[in-house]
Amino acid sequence: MAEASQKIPVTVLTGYLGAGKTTLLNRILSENHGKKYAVIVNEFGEIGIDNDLIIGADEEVFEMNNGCVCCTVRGDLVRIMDGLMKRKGKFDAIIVETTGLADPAPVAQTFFVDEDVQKNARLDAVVTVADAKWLSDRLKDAPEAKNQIAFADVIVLNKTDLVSKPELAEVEARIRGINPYAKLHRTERCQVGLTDVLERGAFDLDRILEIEPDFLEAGDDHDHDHDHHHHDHDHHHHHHDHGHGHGGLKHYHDEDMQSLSLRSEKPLDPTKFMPWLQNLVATEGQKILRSKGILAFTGDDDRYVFQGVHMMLEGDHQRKWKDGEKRESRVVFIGRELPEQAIRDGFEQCITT
Ligand SMILES: Nc1nc2c(ncn2[C@@H]2O[C@H](COP(=O)(O)OP(=O)(O)OP(=O)(O)O)[C@@H](O)[C@H]2O)c(=O)[nH]1
Repeated sequence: MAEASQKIPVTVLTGYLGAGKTTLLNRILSENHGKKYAVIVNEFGEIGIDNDLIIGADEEVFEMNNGCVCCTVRGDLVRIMDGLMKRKGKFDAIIVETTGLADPAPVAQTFFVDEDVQKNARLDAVVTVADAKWLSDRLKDAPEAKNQIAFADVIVLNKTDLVSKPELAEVEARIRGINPYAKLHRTERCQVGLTDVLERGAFDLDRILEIEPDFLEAGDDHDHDHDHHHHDHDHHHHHHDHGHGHGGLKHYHDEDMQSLSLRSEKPLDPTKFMPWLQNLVATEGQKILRSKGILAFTGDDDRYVFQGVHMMLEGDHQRKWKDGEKRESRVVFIGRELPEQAIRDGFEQCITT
């Protein structure tokens, strides 16, 4: 929709303590991109430390202050966004850095929930910076680190200089076990193209279509293939196959976090699908961290896209289906203890017969 593209894109930047969020932000702000970004920094109980670290004269930094995540984040963010929107036209994009915030959900949800914010801004992508050296440990002992990976549309796997190639492949496989959909970039000092992290558009929804279906279905039996896979590692250092899925990676299934993808080549019935989806996230939203989809509805020439964070959903017609484009619906859920069979059955019921 034309309207959607006029909304200011918002990037939510997350990642565990010390992973490199500030480093990435500084890169973004100091690069000669000719754009003007507003940066919103979340500071929990700290006073302005991160602010001092962020360079770039052209950018304006707004701080959100203190308090309990659920109650204050939205209020603070809505207030800041309101202020920003009064100066609409002065910014090309907004970046929210969630320093010290374990869970990006309340930040992301603000863009679905608050009507005024929604009118003017759209969540562009959740970008998670991961520490190649420490992530594997944090995945074991810090549920929030795992959540941040699960939420991500783009993962910047940083500090590659601190690990060996096999260690890097290992941590990448762990990440893929949690979130096979995110676009992943391996970096040192967050050296990543800005267009790779900013203005990704529609939560990188199209990427759902790129995923090789058997990636998800691949069972543990892939694990015996270690040796074969290890020969492939060099692939990953050409940096040409980023985002192309799993070539050369070991398969892990994270015990705690699962992802589920559904697809249909037959159109969906919107009068069935939307109520089903709303009911699903209303009842299972605690477990469902992220959901997103591209939908082909019966008798509808437009692609419909939706995205969700826990029980909050946002959806809209995106654009016309192109001539010759396969009108396929794809939906993805990432979460804990997903009621897989019930979700599959429910989805089937929404297919127009
Ligand atoms: N060796 C190495 N160090 C890095 C790399 N990227 C960042 N660092 C260092 O890691 C430390 C933490 O980086 P920050 O960018 O401050 O990380 P952060 O995620 O913003 O940290 P918090 O705001 O405390 O959560 C800094 O000392 C960086 O210089 C990297 O690729 N390799």
